[in-house]
Amino acid sequence: MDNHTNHLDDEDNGYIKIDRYNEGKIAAVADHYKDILGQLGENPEREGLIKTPERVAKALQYLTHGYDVDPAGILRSAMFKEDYSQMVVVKDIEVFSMCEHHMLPFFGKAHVAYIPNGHIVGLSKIPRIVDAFARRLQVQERLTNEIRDCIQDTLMPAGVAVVIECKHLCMAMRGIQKQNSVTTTSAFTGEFAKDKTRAEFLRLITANLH
Ligand SMILES: Nc1nc2c(ncn2[C@@H]2O[C@H](COP(=O)(O)OP(=O)(O)OP(=O)(O)O)[C@@H](O)[C@H]2O)c(=O)[nH]1
Ligand SMILES: [Zn+2]
Repeated sequence: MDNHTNHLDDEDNGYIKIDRYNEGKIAAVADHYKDILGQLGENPEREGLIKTPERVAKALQYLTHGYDVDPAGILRSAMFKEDYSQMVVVKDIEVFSMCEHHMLPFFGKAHVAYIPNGHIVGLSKIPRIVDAFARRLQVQERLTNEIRDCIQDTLMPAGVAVVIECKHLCMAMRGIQKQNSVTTTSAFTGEFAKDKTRAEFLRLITANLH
């Protein structure tokens, strides 16, 4: 990592390969944004906007830093042998992503469960992989499947369940302009194909247990 590169995360666990947050790339993206401001009819030289292209470039790099994170590596960094075979559910994980069609935010919650098959994973790693895939240009369906596949292929549990509920700003502040619609997507493997197991997961994520 060269000294033009800033950390996006306060930790470097080996699975984050950050080479996007550097000054050369920021400057190139900022140049385009200066042009865009002019095209929008603004004066990019006025005081309030002078640093805006650089700010936008940095914000975009942050919002897409998931490309530099290795989600399977995150899981592999904290897998532990454990004789626990009940469902593990991490619910209400905040999601912030950007739709790949309009590059506008979509945001909401992810609920993730797995049934261990000899190994458990450090709990914080589940929201970390949600972030790793969310901080990219996405559609909600692919985000849901990528989280499921990563857990299934890396941890090899008896089953994985992912439900994501999000509001899409491209449907709220433009286009069809529906302020309150929420999109729900889901993806399941293994044991979660069984109605009873899936129902138990859905009960746990909707129950107010705490
Ligand atoms: N399936 C899916 N669609 C998405 C997601 N995010 C945004 N979209 C949709 O992507 C579609 C792109 O459709 P287009 O017709 O090419 O774009 P558009 O003319 O801007 O569409 P409108 O939003 O209907 O005005 C829209 O229907 C969006 O609602 C997502 O995560 N999943
Ligand atoms: Zn969109």
